Amino acid sequence: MSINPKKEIVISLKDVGIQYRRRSGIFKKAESFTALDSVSFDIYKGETLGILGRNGAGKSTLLKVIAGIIKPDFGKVENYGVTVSLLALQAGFDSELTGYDNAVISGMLMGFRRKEVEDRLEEIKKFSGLGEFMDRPVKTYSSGMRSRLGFSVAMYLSPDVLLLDEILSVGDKEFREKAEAEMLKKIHSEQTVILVSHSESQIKRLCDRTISLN
Ligand SMILES: Nc1ncnc2c1ncn2[C@@H]1O[C@H](COP(=O)(O)OP(=O)(O)OP(=O)(O)O)[C@@H](O)[C@H]1O
Repeated sequence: MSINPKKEIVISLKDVGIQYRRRSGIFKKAESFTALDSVSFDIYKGETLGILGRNGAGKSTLLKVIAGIIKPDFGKVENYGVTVSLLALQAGFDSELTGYDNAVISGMLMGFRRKEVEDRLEEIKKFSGLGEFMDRPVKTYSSGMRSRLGFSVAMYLSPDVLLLDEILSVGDKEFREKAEAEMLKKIHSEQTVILVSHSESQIKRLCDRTISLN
């Protein structure tokens, strides 16, 4: 683990670049495509940072780099000893397993002990509003239900840095309002949150600081 140069910085990105290999057809040669180009910024403990950018600007890629899921091709990401977890709609759950089992696995992947996760399962069930669906495989869930499960797990089993990829833009209005209210509580706590959203107004409402990717 590196020594933290300034106490409040938890993660630091320096000139981070990501290139994907892409093919425009099966007989075409793969070409490299720059998804992120020389991105530098620091993430501070306890802040709620919003990331804005048009479609394809590299927002999801940026979150994956911060989470350590993909390694930068250029530059570096320094993590000063914090746990990070990425919550995205497409990722994370095993669709054959139940909501309960997925909640337990997600929590354990974040570093919680099984008992700690189990102690919070009732709260997760209650907040998600999934009721009996918690006993059913996630493949039977709608995308809104998946997001409710993901959001509820993340709220009750928080890592040091929580990355949310468009998670507040799906689901029904009632749940979105409840989720936003819960987010506001996190904003006033020690939790560090990074939020990607297409909605500029949502970012302005919830975040202390915004970074735009172009
Ligand atoms: N695994 C991959 N292989 C090749 N290209 C990719 C891969 N993942 C993303 N890309 C491309 O990289 C660019 C950035 O993608 P990314 O998903 O990070 O953007 P985004 O800002 O999150 O987009 P959106 O707002 O549409 O979700 C896009 O042009 C995308 O097509």
